[in-house]
Amino acid sequence: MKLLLINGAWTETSHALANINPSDTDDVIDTYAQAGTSETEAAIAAAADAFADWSHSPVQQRHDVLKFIGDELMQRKDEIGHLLAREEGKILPEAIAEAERAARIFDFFAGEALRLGGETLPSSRPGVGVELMREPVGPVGIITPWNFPIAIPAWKVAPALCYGNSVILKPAELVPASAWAMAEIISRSGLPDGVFNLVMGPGRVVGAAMLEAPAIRALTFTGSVGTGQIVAEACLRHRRKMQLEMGGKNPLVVLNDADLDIATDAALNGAFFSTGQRCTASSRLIIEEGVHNRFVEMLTEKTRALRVGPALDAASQMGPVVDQTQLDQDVGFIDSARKDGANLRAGGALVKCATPGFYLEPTLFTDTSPAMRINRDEVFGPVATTIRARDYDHALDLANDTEFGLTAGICTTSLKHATHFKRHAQAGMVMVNLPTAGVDYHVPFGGTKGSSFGPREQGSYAAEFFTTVKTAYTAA
Ligand SMILES: NC(=O)C1=CN([C@@H]2O[C@H](COP(=O)(O)OP(=O)(O)OC[C@H]3O[C@@H](n4cnc5c(N)ncnc54)[C@H](OP(=O)(O)O)[C@@H]3O)[C@@H](O)[C@H]2O)C=CC1
Ligand SMILES: O=C(O)CCC(=O)C(=O)O
Repeated sequence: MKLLLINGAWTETSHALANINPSDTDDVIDTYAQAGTSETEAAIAAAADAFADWSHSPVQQRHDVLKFIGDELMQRKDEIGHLLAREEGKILPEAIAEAERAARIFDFFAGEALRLGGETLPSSRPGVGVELMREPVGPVGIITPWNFPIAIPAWKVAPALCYGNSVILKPAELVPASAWAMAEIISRSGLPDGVFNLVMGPGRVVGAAMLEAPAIRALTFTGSVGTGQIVAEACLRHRRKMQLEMGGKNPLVVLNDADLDIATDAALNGAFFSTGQRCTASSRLIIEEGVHNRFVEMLTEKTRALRVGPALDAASQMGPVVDQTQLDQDVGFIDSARKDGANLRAGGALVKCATPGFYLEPTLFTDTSPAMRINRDEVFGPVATTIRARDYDHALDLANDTEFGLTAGICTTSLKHATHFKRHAQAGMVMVNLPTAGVDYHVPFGGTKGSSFGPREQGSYAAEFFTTVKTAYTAA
């Protein structure tokens, strides 16, 4: 059994949960101790105690800790990637790339620790100096989803520690293994006891206890819109800083002048890689009339050729869905699209593999209308639709016709349309001739409208959330 990490001690509980491989439900990866309210409160108390010293720790110490974690993650990326593929179901190359991404994130923030700075400004009054300093916000609660079991914990934990905060991490119930592996490395990194705490357990218990703890002064969350709303309301009650990353309904626009090899590759990657379980996935393919039929033919062929299979099988190009609940949700969306009159061009059925798992064909619907449920709500599975656009202006309107605003893509050879789209797409991240998913680790990440709330994640912009600005006036 793998244990919780509270105040530097590996802590047992009376209850453990089995971690099941979605590629082979007979494969139990390990069991993981489940925290209750009292363990969660102990972790929060430890983080609160440890904050005072860590918030004033030398930047060299922070750098060295983060560098240690990044270096070991990099050395062990194949092994940790293997574990990640086993617990989440993304194919091995994607999983190893995710472990590597986590390593690079720690490495990036090791450097950021040494670049911490402030500003001096002239005062409006004679004989006065003004300084701006960035201070840590306090103990930070981190609640993460199952679709990026190590990258998302890494991109929240690394900046939190870099800027002098203590941490309570609650990973998703479905994927404790990768977060535990990361926590085990952190426990040997030289970080003082209590600065980082890992509490595994159900969101409705552990997450809820975190939301109601006044000691947590900032909370960063990635997950569903519904849970995001619960988190937001609790943070408001406690006047706590919050950062929410929620869903997407990301459009990929393809114009008549696009290179269709590039466009269909971008659509295939954005819609189906990682089994479509990315908040940045392209779920609405908005195709200008002149290339619509050719685009659909080419994408249908590529979609049907994708090999679905176990995450660890080298022949697999798309792994299983994460669990039965998510599979039921995906199948429910496929049924609703059929009922609404969408044309099923590829996929739509479950796949039988040699091992029992949650396998679903990559699924493409064409001739859909913007009002259909399949074009309104986030599916979070390997399902995409095409929508016809009369011209660029119509395509832009369709792209923006959503409550979400995480990513938006366009495939075109027109500089004019690419430039216009970058300025007018209502999204936090815009891609030209690239998939809407698969982002860099060192630049800001986040959306507009219903997708995100609060300051951006990642890169140097992470400082906005993980620090508070203090203004100091000194009489000369
Ligand atoms: N934007 C994104 O990146 C993601 C979006 N989703 C969307 O959400 C849907 C459902 O996925 P799901 O995993 O259930 O997402 P949730 O929003 O339920 O889970 C995200 C995290 O929040 C925790 N949590 C759940 N309930 C509470 C609560 N009441 N208080 C505090 N924390 C809580 C979860 O814990 P626990 O796992 O223990 O329940 C998990 O760690 C997906 O189908 C998809 O549409 C899902 C994952 C990522
Ligand atoms: O597309 C990516 O690289 C990141 C996606 C992501 O963060 C998410 O799905 O939660």
